[in-house]
Amino acid sequence: MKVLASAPAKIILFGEHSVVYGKPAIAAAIDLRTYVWASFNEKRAIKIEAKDIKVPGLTVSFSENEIYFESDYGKAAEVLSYVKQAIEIVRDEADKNGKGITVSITSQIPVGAGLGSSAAVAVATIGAVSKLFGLELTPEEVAKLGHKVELLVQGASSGIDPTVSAVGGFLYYQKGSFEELPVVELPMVVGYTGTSGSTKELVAKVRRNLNDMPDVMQPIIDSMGKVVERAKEIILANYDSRIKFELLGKLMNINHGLLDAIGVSTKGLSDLVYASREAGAIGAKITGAGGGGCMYALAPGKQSEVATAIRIVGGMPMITKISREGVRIEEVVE
Ligand SMILES: Nc1ncnc2c1ncn2[C@@H]1O[C@H](COP(=O)(O)OP(=O)(O)O)[C@@H](O)[C@H]1O
Ligand SMILES: C[C@@](O)(CCOP(=O)(O)O)CC(=O)O
Ligand SMILES: [Mg+2]
Repeated sequence: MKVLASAPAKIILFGEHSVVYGKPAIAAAIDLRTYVWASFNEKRAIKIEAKDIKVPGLTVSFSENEIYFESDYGKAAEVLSYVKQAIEIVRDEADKNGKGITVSITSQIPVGAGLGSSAAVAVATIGAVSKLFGLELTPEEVAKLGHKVELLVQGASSGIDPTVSAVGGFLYYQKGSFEELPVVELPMVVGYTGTSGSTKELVAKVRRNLNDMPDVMQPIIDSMGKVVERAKEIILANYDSRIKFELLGKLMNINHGLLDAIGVSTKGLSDLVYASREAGAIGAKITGAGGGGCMYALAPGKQSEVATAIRIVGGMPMITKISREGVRIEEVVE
């Protein structure tokens, strides 16, 4: 038997990093997905084929009649740790420790770009392997296991990414619980710097800054929480969309400044944020952990101008839509 499952990327609209400290955040699943095939193998081993992920330290060289692989195995194992933990957690859940599993991954999501590739690969793996074992998990149960995977690999995780990836749609999230928000059509442009940041390292950097200067840092985290509460009120209010976008854009700009203050912006991200605002975006901010990766802009009536501005300063614009669907079984081959 073979099972194919998929799970979406996400963008965090408001509240990344502060969500790790128990504040709320708002995020949406988007229409880029990771696909995972899972099957049993006879060798009682975990075999992972990650076809499109680049592992620094893995070098392949060719000579006339030989191919050499030079690998930093520690690094390769670290990169595959989300997938390995996801498989092990489901095997434990099914009480089938030691059963051989092969997974094969393809993904549309840029890695380390703040779009939740780690959560999507964990959630899709959990979806595929649990189906293989005949476990009927709800999206909420898949989300809880995905959160466990992120905690094991990263040391710290709010759980927002696996929850949005498993459940889909537009969510207000706090401390393991979520509310679905009405899906508002937001005229967004996502801008990718082309560089990446490691969530594990960025979350650790914020933690260090907080430990070093709690009197300065804690009020910033608290303000981020207030930004999210105001944003939720605006999303739910009966304003016309022009006023809604104006107010949300202001809050995005404040949230970006606060993220810069806690140390997760880069020159590349700032360039994309300011170029977007100058091209007419009402708001622009980092999305995800930062340190590289992506920002997004709110640009009603100006999406193509903002996309062009992002390209001019060296970024890659992406026009994305909110995806209502979270984890999904695509195919079962008996
Ligand atoms: N297609 C994939 N195959 C295997 N592992 C992946 C894949 N995509 C992402 N990952 C894992 O997720 C890590 C990146 O996660 P993270 O630092 O949280 O950034 P983000 O979630 O924003 O992309 C990668 O280093 C790798 O371990
Ligand atoms: C920084 C954080 O708030 C979001 C990280 O998202 P991503 O891995 O950069 O896509 C961490 C978390 O919520 O666990
Ligand atoms: Mg991640």
